[in-house]
Amino acid sequence: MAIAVFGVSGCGKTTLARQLAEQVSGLFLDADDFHSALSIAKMGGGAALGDTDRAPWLRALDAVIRECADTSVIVCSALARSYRDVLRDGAVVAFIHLVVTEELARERLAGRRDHFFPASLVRSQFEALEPLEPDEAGISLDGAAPLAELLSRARIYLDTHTGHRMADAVSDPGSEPEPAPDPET
Ligand SMILES: Nc1ncnc2c1ncn2[C@@H]1O[C@H](COP(=O)(O)OP(=O)(O)OP(=O)(O)O)[C@@H](O)[C@H]1O
Ligand SMILES: O=C(O)[C@H](O)[C@@H](O)[C@H](O)[C@H](O)CO
Repeated sequence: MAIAVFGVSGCGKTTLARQLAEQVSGLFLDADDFHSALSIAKMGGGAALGDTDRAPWLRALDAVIRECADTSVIVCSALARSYRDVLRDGAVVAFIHLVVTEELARERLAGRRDHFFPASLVRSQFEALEPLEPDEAGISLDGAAPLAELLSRARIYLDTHTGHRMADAVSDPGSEPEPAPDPET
């Protein structure tokens, strides 16, 4: 069983997922570790991945999390609904979307060193992004908020929707995700 933190590059998903995994004593998994060398080289060279690049990657990721005996917290871009569907059919029971403006994503990536993903690809991430739909189990959080607040909101959501320590979590298709925060407010 897994929780996925998703969103565009620079939204802060790795930062939140690491802390969350620690707090719930879960296994931390980074989807970037499952990209092929070809995909990493493609992004590093300034070209965005497409559906064809991402399909085998999502299937591989799904296979790994299905095999995990423990609760895992995965960090994955999972930008499109169809990408999340692949993971949801397997072990992912809730998706946490960190919503940021393009400006903030760009700003954060510009300040980051030693990472293969260039800030020039931020636009393509927003072009591919599809926010959570009402029937998807999960929550949208304002990625500009401080980490402590994000952690607290994520924990409250997980505790109320997936059960204590997510031990007996089940997908709750009846619950609607909170609306994405308006970055202007
Ligand atoms: N809530 C936050 N407030 C302020 N800065 C943050 C927050 N979350 C992350 N950051 C900073 O933003 C940058 C990007 O964060 P992070 O690597 O977690 O994003 P990401 O979504 O995982 O990106 P990628 O998909 O490219 O790996 C880092 O320098 C991180 O320290
Ligand atoms: O679907 C994708 O385009 C990729 O997963 C990217 O999002 C990057 O790998 C990631 O953001 C860098 O960490």
